[in-house]
Amino acid sequence: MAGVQLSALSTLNYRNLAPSTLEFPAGVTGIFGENGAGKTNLLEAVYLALTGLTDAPRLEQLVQQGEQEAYVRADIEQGGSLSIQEVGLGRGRRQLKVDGVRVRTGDLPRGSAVWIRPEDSELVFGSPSGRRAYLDSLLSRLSQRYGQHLSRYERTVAQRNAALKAGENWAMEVWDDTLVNLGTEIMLFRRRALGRLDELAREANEQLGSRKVLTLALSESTTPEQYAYDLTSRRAEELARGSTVTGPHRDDLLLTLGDFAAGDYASRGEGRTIALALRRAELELLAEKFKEKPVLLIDDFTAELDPNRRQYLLDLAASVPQAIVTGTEEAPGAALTLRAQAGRFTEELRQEVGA
Ligand SMILES: Nc1ncnc2c1ncn2[C@@H]1O[C@H](COP(=O)(O)OP(=O)(O)OP(=O)(O)O)[C@@H](O)[C@H]1O
Repeated sequence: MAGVQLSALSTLNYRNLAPSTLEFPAGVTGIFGENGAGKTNLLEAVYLALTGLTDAPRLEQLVQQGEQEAYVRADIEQGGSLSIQEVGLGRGRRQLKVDGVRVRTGDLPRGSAVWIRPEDSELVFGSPSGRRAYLDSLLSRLSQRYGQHLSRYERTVAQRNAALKAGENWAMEVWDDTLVNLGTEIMLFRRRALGRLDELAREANEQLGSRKVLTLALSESTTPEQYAYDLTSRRAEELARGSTVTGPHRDDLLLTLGDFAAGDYASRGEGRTIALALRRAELELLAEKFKEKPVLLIDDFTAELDPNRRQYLLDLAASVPQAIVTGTEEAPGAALTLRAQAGRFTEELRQEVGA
Protein backbone atom coordinates (compact mmCIF):
# COMPACT_ATOMS: atom_id res chain seq x y z
CA MET A 1 0.00 0.00 0.00
CA ALA A 2 1.29 3.46 -0.92
CA GLY A 3 1.63 6.10 1.75
CA VAL A 4 1.62 9.78 2.48
CA GLN A 5 5.19 11.12 2.16
CA LEU A 6 6.48 14.11 4.04
CA SER A 7 9.27 15.47 1.82
CA ALA A 8 10.16 18.47 3.95
CA LEU A 9 9.16 20.30 7.11
CA SER A 10 9.87 23.99 7.70
CA THR A 11 9.38 25.70 11.04
CA LEU A 12 9.68 29.25 12.30
CA ASN A 13 9.36 30.25 15.98
CA TYR A 14 7.94 26.84 16.85
CA ARG A 15 8.61 26.04 20.55
CA ASN A 16 12.39 25.62 20.99
CA LEU A 17 13.06 24.67 17.34
CA ALA A 18 15.60 26.77 15.46
CA PRO A 19 14.14 28.06 12.14
CA SER A 20 14.89 25.37 9.57
CA THR A 21 13.80 23.22 6.66
CA LEU A 22 14.42 19.53 7.13
CA GLU A 23 14.12 17.02 4.31
CA PHE A 24 12.83 13.53 5.03
CA PRO A 25 13.44 10.43 2.92
CA ALA A 26 11.12 7.45 2.52
CA GLY A 27 11.64 4.78 5.19
CA VAL A 28 12.70 5.45 8.74
CA THR A 29 14.25 8.70 9.93
CA GLY A 30 15.80 8.29 13.37
CA ILE A 31 16.24 11.36 15.56
CA PHE A 32 18.31 11.06 18.69
CA GLY A 33 19.51 13.48 21.32
CA GLU A 34 19.41 14.21 24.99
CA ASN A 35 16.35 15.18 27.02
CA GLY A 36 14.96 18.59 26.16
CA ALA A 37 16.72 18.74 22.77
CA GLY A 38 13.43 19.28 20.90
CA LYS A 39 12.65 15.79 19.57
CA THR A 40 9.07 15.76 20.79
CA ASN A 41 8.58 19.33 19.58
CA LEU A 42 9.66 18.31 16.09
CA LEU A 43 7.19 15.39 15.99
CA GLU A 44 4.47 17.68 17.30
CA ALA A 45 5.26 20.18 14.53
CA VAL A 46 5.13 17.40 11.90
CA TYR A 47 1.79 16.16 13.25
CA LEU A 48 0.39 19.70 13.25
CA ALA A 49 1.60 20.44 9.72
CA LEU A 50 0.19 17.15 8.38
CA THR A 51 -3.17 17.11 10.17
CA GLY A 52 -3.77 20.66 11.44
CA LEU A 53 -4.30 19.08 14.87
CA THR A 54 -2.67 19.69 18.24
CA ASP A 55 -3.65 18.76 21.76
CA ALA A 56 -1.76 21.63 23.36
CA PRO A 57 -4.20 23.22 25.82
CA ARG A 58 -3.35 26.71 24.49
CA LEU A 59 -2.06 27.51 21.00
CA GLU A 60 0.33 30.16 22.33
CA GLN A 61 2.31 27.40 24.08
CA LEU A 62 3.44 26.34 20.60
CA VAL A 63 4.89 29.78 19.85
CA GLN A 64 8.50 30.31 20.90
CA GLN A 65 8.72 32.30 24.10
CA GLY A 66 9.26 35.98 23.34
CA GLU A 67 7.66 35.68 19.87
CA GLN A 68 4.10 36.50 18.75
CA GLU A 69 3.58 34.03 15.91
CA ALA A 70 4.81 30.65 14.74
CA TYR A 71 4.67 28.87 11.41
CA VAL A 72 5.02 25.29 10.20
CA ARG A 73 4.93 24.01 6.64
CA ALA A 74 4.84 20.48 5.26
CA ASP A 75 5.75 19.61 1.67
CA ILE A 76 3.76 16.46 1.00
CA GLU A 77 3.62 13.84 -1.74
CA GLN A 78 0.32 12.02 -1.81
CA GLY A 79 -1.05 9.77 -4.52
CA GLY A 80 1.51 11.09 -7.02
CA SER A 81 0.76 14.78 -6.45
CA LEU A 82 2.64 17.39 -4.47
CA SER A 83 1.06 19.80 -2.03
CA ILE A 84 2.10 22.35 0.54
CA GLN A 85 0.29 22.63 3.86
CA GLU A 86 0.96 25.64 6.06
CA VAL A 87 -0.14 26.39 9.61
CA GLY A 88 0.21 29.87 11.10
CA LEU A 89 -0.23 30.22 14.85
CA GLY A 90 -0.90 33.30 16.93
CA ARG A 91 -2.59 34.00 20.24
CA GLY A 92 -5.57 31.60 20.24
CA ARG A 93 -5.55 31.60 16.44
CA ARG A 94 -4.67 28.93 13.89
CA GLN A 95 -4.65 29.61 10.15
CA LEU A 96 -4.37 26.73 7.70
CA LYS A 97 -3.52 26.84 4.02
CA VAL A 98 -3.25 24.15 1.37
CA ASP A 99 -1.32 25.27 -1.72
CA GLY A 100 -1.83 28.88 -0.68
CA VAL A 101 -5.61 28.64 -0.22
CA ARG A 102 -7.11 29.04 3.27
CA VAL A 103 -8.94 25.96 4.58
CA ARG A 104 -10.48 24.71 7.82
CA THR A 105 -8.98 21.88 9.89
CA GLY A 106 -11.59 19.38 8.69
CA ASP A 107 -10.58 20.10 5.07
CA LEU A 108 -7.01 18.83 5.47
CA PRO A 109 -6.30 15.23 4.45
CA ARG A 110 -7.40 13.44 7.56
CA GLY A 111 -5.49 10.19 7.43
CA SER A 112 -1.98 11.50 7.04
CA ALA A 113 -0.31 10.86 10.40
CA VAL A 114 -0.42 8.70 13.52
CA TRP A 115 1.58 9.68 16.59
CA ILE A 116 2.64 7.12 19.20
CA ARG A 117 3.87 8.59 22.49
CA PRO A 118 4.97 7.25 25.89
CA GLU A 119 2.08 9.12 27.55
CA ASP A 120 -0.42 7.03 25.52
CA SER A 121 -0.66 4.82 28.65
CA GLU A 122 -2.98 7.52 29.95
CA LEU A 123 -5.53 6.15 27.47
CA VAL A 124 -5.70 3.09 29.68
CA PHE A 125 -5.13 4.47 33.17
CA GLY A 126 -6.48 8.01 32.76
CA SER A 127 -10.01 9.41 32.85
CA PRO A 128 -12.85 8.60 30.39
CA SER A 129 -12.37 12.00 28.72
CA GLY A 130 -8.98 10.90 27.31
CA ARG A 131 -10.50 7.75 25.82
CA ARG A 132 -13.42 9.74 24.40
CA ALA A 133 -10.92 12.16 22.87
CA TYR A 134 -9.04 9.23 21.28
CA LEU A 135 -12.26 7.81 19.85
CA ASP A 136 -13.66 11.17 18.73
CA SER A 137 -10.42 12.29 17.12
CA LEU A 138 -10.14 9.00 15.20
CA LEU A 139 -13.80 8.97 14.12
CA SER A 140 -13.66 12.63 13.08
CA ARG A 141 -10.76 11.75 10.82
CA LEU A 142 -12.63 8.74 9.41
CA SER A 143 -15.76 10.79 8.75
CA GLN A 144 -15.99 14.53 8.24
CA ARG A 145 -19.70 14.25 8.95
CA TYR A 146 -18.99 12.74 12.37
CA GLY A 147 -16.64 15.64 13.16
CA GLN A 148 -19.29 18.17 12.13
CA HIS A 149 -22.01 16.47 14.19
CA LEU A 150 -19.68 16.23 17.16
CA SER A 151 -18.73 19.90 17.17
CA ARG A 152 -22.38 20.97 16.78
CA TYR A 153 -23.33 18.56 19.57
CA GLU A 154 -20.61 19.92 21.88
CA ARG A 155 -21.70 23.51 21.17
CA THR A 156 -25.31 22.56 21.93
CA VAL A 157 -24.33 20.95 25.25
CA ALA A 158 -22.44 24.12 26.22
CA GLN A 159 -25.41 26.35 25.30
CA ARG A 160 -27.88 24.04 27.02
CA ASN A 161 -25.70 24.01 30.16
CA ALA A 162 -25.72 27.81 30.19
CA ALA A 163 -29.54 27.76 29.93
CA LEU A 164 -29.74 25.16 32.76
CA LYS A 165 -27.52 27.32 34.96
CA ALA A 166 -29.79 30.29 34.24
CA GLY A 167 -32.80 28.11 35.22
CA GLU A 168 -34.36 28.51 31.76
CA ASN A 169 -36.50 25.39 31.91
CA TRP A 170 -38.75 26.75 29.14
CA ALA A 171 -35.87 26.72 26.64
CA MET A 172 -35.14 23.01 27.05
CA GLU A 173 -37.54 21.69 24.45
CA VAL A 174 -35.61 23.34 21.62
CA TRP A 175 -32.20 22.28 22.92
CA ASP A 176 -33.39 18.73 23.58
CA ASP A 177 -34.55 18.17 19.99
CA THR A 178 -31.17 19.22 18.59
CA LEU A 179 -29.31 17.22 21.22
CA VAL A 180 -31.29 14.03 20.54
CA ASN A 181 -30.84 14.32 16.76
CA LEU A 182 -27.09 14.94 16.89
CA GLY A 183 -26.48 12.65 19.86
CA THR A 184 -28.25 9.75 18.12
CA GLU A 185 -26.07 10.14 15.01
CA ILE A 186 -22.96 10.15 17.21
CA MET A 187 -24.00 7.04 19.16
CA LEU A 188 -24.86 5.11 15.99
CA PHE A 189 -21.60 6.04 14.27
CA ARG A 190 -19.57 5.08 17.33
CA ARG A 191 -21.34 1.72 17.48
CA ARG A 192 -20.66 1.04 13.79
CA ALA A 193 -16.97 1.97 14.01
CA LEU A 194 -16.31 0.09 17.21
CA GLY A 195 -16.64 -3.38 15.67
CA ARG A 196 -13.61 -2.97 13.39
CA LEU A 197 -11.63 -0.98 15.98
CA ASP A 198 -12.16 -3.78 18.49
CA GLU A 199 -10.95 -6.43 16.00
CA LEU A 200 -7.84 -4.47 15.04
CA ALA A 201 -6.87 -3.60 18.62
CA ARG A 202 -7.40 -7.21 19.74
CA GLU A 203 -5.17 -8.49 16.93
CA ALA A 204 -2.44 -5.97 17.74
CA ASN A 205 -2.58 -6.81 21.45
CA GLU A 206 -2.13 -10.48 20.54
CA GLN A 207 0.77 -9.71 18.17
CA LEU A 208 2.41 -7.86 21.02
CA GLY A 209 2.55 -11.16 22.87
CA SER A 210 -0.25 -10.57 25.34
CA ARG A 211 -1.90 -13.83 26.37
CA LYS A 212 -4.99 -12.00 27.64
CA VAL A 213 -7.68 -10.95 25.20
CA LEU A 214 -8.29 -7.23 24.79
CA THR A 215 -11.90 -6.17 24.23
CA LEU A 216 -13.17 -2.70 23.36
CA ALA A 217 -16.76 -1.74 24.11
CA LEU A 218 -18.78 1.42 24.56
CA SER A 219 -20.17 2.31 27.93
CA GLU A 220 -23.10 4.50 26.91
CA SER A 221 -24.80 6.87 29.31
CA THR A 222 -28.01 6.48 27.29
CA THR A 223 -29.22 4.88 24.04
CA PRO A 224 -30.75 6.37 20.87
CA GLU A 225 -34.14 4.95 21.91
CA GLN A 226 -33.92 6.23 25.46
CA TYR A 227 -32.22 9.59 24.99
CA ALA A 228 -35.26 11.91 24.71
CA TYR A 229 -36.91 10.23 27.70
CA ASP A 230 -33.72 10.41 29.83
CA LEU A 231 -33.35 14.13 29.13
CA THR A 232 -36.90 14.84 30.25
CA SER A 233 -36.91 12.54 33.24
CA ARG A 234 -33.63 13.91 34.62
CA ARG A 235 -34.55 17.56 34.09
CA ALA A 236 -34.83 18.39 37.82
CA GLU A 237 -31.37 16.93 38.49
CA GLU A 238 -29.95 18.84 35.53
CA LEU A 239 -31.42 22.14 36.66
CA ALA A 240 -29.99 21.57 40.14
CA ARG A 241 -26.54 20.76 38.75
CA GLY A 242 -26.61 23.25 35.90
CA SER A 243 -25.28 20.66 33.45
CA THR A 244 -26.39 18.05 30.92
CA VAL A 245 -25.95 14.72 32.69
CA THR A 246 -26.72 12.26 29.90
CA GLY A 247 -25.63 11.78 26.30
CA PRO A 248 -22.57 10.73 24.28
CA HIS A 249 -20.42 13.39 25.96
CA ARG A 250 -20.62 11.19 29.05
CA ASP A 251 -19.77 7.87 27.34
CA ASP A 252 -16.61 5.89 27.92
CA LEU A 253 -14.57 3.47 25.82
CA LEU A 254 -14.32 0.36 28.00
CA LEU A 255 -11.04 -1.52 27.72
CA THR A 256 -11.19 -5.04 29.12
CA LEU A 257 -8.15 -7.28 29.42
CA GLY A 258 -9.09 -10.90 30.04
CA ASP A 259 -11.96 -10.62 32.49
CA PHE A 260 -11.08 -7.30 34.10
CA ALA A 261 -11.32 -3.56 33.41
CA ALA A 262 -7.84 -2.65 32.17
CA GLY A 263 -7.70 0.75 33.91
CA ASP A 264 -8.26 -0.85 37.32
CA TYR A 265 -6.41 -4.13 37.03
CA ALA A 266 -3.80 -4.10 34.21
CA SER A 267 -0.11 -3.87 35.12
CA ARG A 268 1.80 -0.82 33.84
CA GLY A 269 3.37 -3.01 31.12
CA GLU A 270 0.03 -4.50 30.06
CA GLY A 271 -1.32 -0.94 29.91
CA ARG A 272 1.48 0.14 27.60
CA THR A 273 0.77 -2.86 25.35
CA ILE A 274 -2.93 -1.93 25.20
CA ALA A 275 -2.12 1.71 24.39
CA LEU A 276 0.17 0.56 21.60
CA ALA A 277 -2.56 -1.76 20.30
CA LEU A 278 -4.99 1.20 20.20
CA ARG A 279 -2.52 3.26 18.14
CA ARG A 280 -1.87 0.33 15.81
CA ALA A 281 -5.63 -0.02 15.32
CA GLU A 282 -5.80 3.72 14.54
CA LEU A 283 -3.07 3.34 11.92
CA GLU A 284 -4.80 0.39 10.27
CA LEU A 285 -8.27 1.99 10.27
CA LEU A 286 -6.96 5.19 8.67
CA ALA A 287 -5.02 3.15 6.09
CA GLU A 288 -8.15 1.09 5.28
CA LYS A 289 -10.27 4.20 4.89
CA PHE A 290 -7.88 6.34 2.84
CA LYS A 291 -6.07 3.49 1.01
CA GLU A 292 -2.77 5.05 2.06
CA LYS A 293 -0.54 4.44 5.05
CA PRO A 294 -0.17 7.48 7.29
CA VAL A 295 3.26 8.84 8.23
CA LEU A 296 4.08 7.13 11.52
CA LEU A 297 5.58 9.25 14.29
CA ILE A 298 7.07 7.38 17.24
CA ASP A 299 8.12 9.53 20.17
CA ASP A 300 10.90 8.08 22.31
CA PHE A 301 11.15 4.39 21.45
CA THR A 302 13.90 4.29 24.11
CA ALA A 303 11.29 5.01 26.81
CA GLU A 304 10.06 1.51 26.05
CA LEU A 305 12.06 -0.77 28.36
CA ASP A 306 10.40 -4.03 27.42
CA PRO A 307 12.41 -5.61 24.55
CA ASN A 308 9.30 -7.07 22.87
CA ARG A 309 7.44 -3.78 22.70
CA ARG A 310 10.59 -1.90 21.66
CA GLN A 311 11.13 -4.34 18.77
CA TYR A 312 7.43 -4.12 17.87
CA LEU A 313 7.75 -0.33 17.58
CA LEU A 314 10.85 -0.59 15.39
CA ASP A 315 9.26 -3.30 13.20
CA LEU A 316 6.12 -1.19 12.86
CA ALA A 317 8.23 1.80 11.79
CA ALA A 318 10.02 -0.36 9.21
CA SER A 319 6.70 -1.72 7.87
CA VAL A 320 5.21 1.63 6.79
CA PRO A 321 6.36 3.74 3.82
CA GLN A 322 7.59 6.54 6.11
CA ALA A 323 8.25 6.84 9.83
CA ILE A 324 10.05 9.27 12.11
CA VAL A 325 11.35 7.70 15.30
CA THR A 326 12.89 9.63 18.19
CA GLY A 327 14.91 8.38 21.14
CA THR A 328 17.83 9.13 23.39
CA GLU A 329 19.78 6.64 21.27
CA GLU A 330 19.88 5.99 17.52
CA ALA A 331 17.11 3.89 15.94
CA PRO A 332 18.74 0.90 14.21
CA GLY A 333 18.41 0.60 10.43
CA ALA A 334 17.28 4.19 9.77
CA ALA A 335 17.55 5.61 6.23
CA LEU A 336 18.50 8.98 7.76
CA THR A 337 19.75 9.74 11.25
CA LEU A 338 19.55 13.22 12.72
CA ARG A 339 21.16 14.39 15.94
CA ALA A 340 18.99 16.78 17.94
CA GLN A 341 20.73 19.46 19.98
CA ALA A 342 19.09 22.55 21.45
CA GLY A 343 16.36 22.69 18.81
CA ARG A 344 18.71 22.00 15.86
CA PHE A 345 18.88 18.82 13.80
CA THR A 346 22.02 17.77 11.97
CA GLU A 347 22.63 14.74 9.82
CA GLU A 348 24.69 12.07 11.52
CA LEU A 349 26.91 10.50 8.90
CA ARG A 350 27.73 6.82 9.27
CA GLN A 351 31.38 5.78 9.38
CA GLU A 352 31.82 3.19 6.64
CA VAL A 353 33.09 -0.04 8.13
CA GLY A 354 36.77 -0.53 7.11
CA ALA A 355 37.10 3.06 5.83
N1 LIG B 1 7.00 27.76 23.52
C1 LIG B 1 8.25 27.40 23.80
N2 LIG B 1 9.29 28.28 23.62
C2 LIG B 1 10.56 27.91 23.89
N3 LIG B 1 10.91 26.70 24.35
C3 LIG B 1 9.93 25.80 24.57
C4 LIG B 1 8.55 26.10 24.29
N4 LIG B 1 7.82 25.02 24.60
C5 LIG B 1 8.67 24.09 25.04
N5 LIG B 1 9.95 24.54 25.03
C6 LIG B 1 11.17 23.81 25.41
O1 LIG B 1 11.49 22.84 24.44
C7 LIG B 1 12.42 21.94 25.04
C8 LIG B 1 12.42 20.64 24.29
O2 LIG B 1 11.31 19.86 24.58
P1 LIG B 1 11.03 18.43 23.91
O3 LIG B 1 9.91 17.88 24.67
O4 LIG B 1 10.89 18.53 22.45
O5 LIG B 1 12.37 17.64 24.23
P2 LIG B 1 12.76 16.14 23.85
O6 LIG B 1 13.99 16.18 23.01
O7 LIG B 1 11.59 15.40 23.32
O8 LIG B 1 13.15 15.60 25.28
P3 LIG B 1 12.81 14.21 26.03
O9 LIG B 1 13.83 13.24 25.54
O10 LIG B 1 13.01 14.62 27.46
O11 LIG B 1 11.40 13.85 25.72
C9 LIG B 1 12.09 21.93 26.52
O12 LIG B 1 13.26 22.29 27.23
C10 LIG B 1 11.02 23.00 26.68
O13 LIG B 1 11.24 23.84 27.80
